[in-house]
Amino acid sequence: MTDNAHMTPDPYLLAKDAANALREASGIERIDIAVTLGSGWSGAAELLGTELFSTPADAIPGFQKPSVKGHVGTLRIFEIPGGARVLVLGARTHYYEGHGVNATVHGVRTAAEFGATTLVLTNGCGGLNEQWKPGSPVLITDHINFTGDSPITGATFVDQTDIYTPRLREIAKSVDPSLDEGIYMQFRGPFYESPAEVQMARVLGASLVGMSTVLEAMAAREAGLDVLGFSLVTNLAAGISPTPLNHEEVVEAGRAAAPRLAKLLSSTIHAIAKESDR
Ligand SMILES: O=P(O)(O)O[C@@H]1C[C@H](O)[C@@H](CO)O1
Ligand SMILES: Nc1nc2[nH]cnc2c(=O)[nH]1
Repeated sequence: MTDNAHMTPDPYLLAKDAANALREASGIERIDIAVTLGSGWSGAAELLGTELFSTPADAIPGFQKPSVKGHVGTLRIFEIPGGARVLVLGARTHYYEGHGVNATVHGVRTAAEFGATTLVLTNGCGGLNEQWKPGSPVLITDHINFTGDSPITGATFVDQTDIYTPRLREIAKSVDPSLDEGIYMQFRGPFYESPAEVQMARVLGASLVGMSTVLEAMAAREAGLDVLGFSLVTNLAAGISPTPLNHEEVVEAGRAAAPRLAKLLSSTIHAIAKESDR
């Protein structure tokens, strides 16, 4: 007889538990859109609309306390103009924190179980395009998974064509026509890339290098969610930047860009909700 107490819980059942715990605690039956706030993006929540509910993330099954500066530790539900409900996942678990790939995508799976049909992912990352000064938001058009891991296992073959939904990217560009687009490459982290790895990323077609987002987008696609991804270029990537990298610079760039990012993200989420009302 195996001792189940030592078995790791099924991640899909844990997401169901988390969604049910959120329903219980909030009294809200379902949400429409989920958004993950990466470095620099936390200011958007306040502009979304009326906060209906907030809880420390680790009060909900499967969520950890965030351990990265620049990340808050709460799960919040807002009602936005038009009545749509938005779950703000303010407690990202990064792959490099060592809790495993399922913990990294738990928020996405929970949002899907809680009724979301759209996921908006945001992050702070390094830029390979010298025109993108620190503080520049960039729309993600596609990604490269350089983590060597996957949230999807078994004979479940998931297509990744248009994983960053073209319709949602059009809406974002209608909100801010000046938005550039880029391909985001997720490294395992917590190391920043060596200059040689940045050049490799460029050869492989990436223009953004980060430590999140890709595994989350893959889990979202497996769950059938539409996905929109925004990067904030917080620094020029190693070797392109004239100075060594550090997380304080990432957080500072996020703080400086926060007002513009908050407006962009909240307006885009409002526009997505409006478009799906039609
Ligand atoms: O959650 P994101 O991807 O915005 O966090 C960025 C990437 C690393 O976690 C950290 C490195 O500075 O900030
Ligand atoms: N991997 C990676 N993540 C980042 N997050 C913020 N800046 C960077 C960067 O240059 N590389």
